[in-house]
Amino acid sequence: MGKPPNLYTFPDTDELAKSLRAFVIDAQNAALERHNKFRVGVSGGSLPKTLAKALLANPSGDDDKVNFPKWHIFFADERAVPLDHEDSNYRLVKEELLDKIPEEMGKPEVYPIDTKYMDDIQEMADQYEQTLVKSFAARDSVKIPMFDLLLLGCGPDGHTCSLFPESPLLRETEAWVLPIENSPKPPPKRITLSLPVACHGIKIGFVATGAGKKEILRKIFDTEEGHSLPCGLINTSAQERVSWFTDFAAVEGVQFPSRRGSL
Ligand SMILES: O=C(O)[C@H](O)[C@@H](O)[C@H](O)[C@H](O)COP(=O)(O)O
Repeated sequence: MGKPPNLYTFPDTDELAKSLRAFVIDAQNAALERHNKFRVGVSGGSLPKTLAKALLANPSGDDDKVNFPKWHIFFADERAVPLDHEDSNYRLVKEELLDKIPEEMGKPEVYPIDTKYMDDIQEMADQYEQTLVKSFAARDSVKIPMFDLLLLGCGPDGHTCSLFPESPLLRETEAWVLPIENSPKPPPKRITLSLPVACHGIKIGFVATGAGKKEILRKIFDTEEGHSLPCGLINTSAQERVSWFTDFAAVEGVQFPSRRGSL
């Protein structure tokens, strides 16, 4: 038995962002040492904004530097819409983070979906999988890609990426990227990393803030039923490789032990 996931909680998103930064930079530095690049998967929702708050702050020393030119940013899930559409996760990450990176920090490499496949979501997912294959070496030598870091959100129903509770997609064991035609959360057409890829991240950070998350966090952390929700499945599978960054409002009433204030 490994150790359980880490549940961190902070008074507000400013404090949360400071610790999220430390977590991301640790993952970055470890990845740079391992293979001189940092492969990150990010979700949409509220995450990009909090991430920008974390990453665009001034470094406190040499060990605290964000090395954007070494970053390779992939999408943990994406909506099948044009890249400038208001529902696009790419657009969200671009507006919240990429466009705000000062020139002197350098730019990350970013891997958006290929919108030419808008009418064929299966093809879009396959093409995105090929994008991963290219970055993670040939498919036959890498069974499941290991992101250096996955930064995910948690929906009010316990979904993460675009893996929704009780979806047959949760049973996928082979594919890395999956198509969704009828997402319960709009827009309906999306692609998402599969559960095995989501569970395989070397580090996995969830960010969940606000009172709107307390019911679902209680369920995920404190009930048997919560273990079968997508976020719970990642907790169970990846254990201490998972860290949750929450605010006090989101963990109100959660019994599972949380660490307050710092990593
Ligand atoms: O594109 C999406 O729909 C997201 O990737 C989704 O998985 C999101 O992360 C959660 O719904 C949490 O969103 P919030 O952080 O906004 O609650």
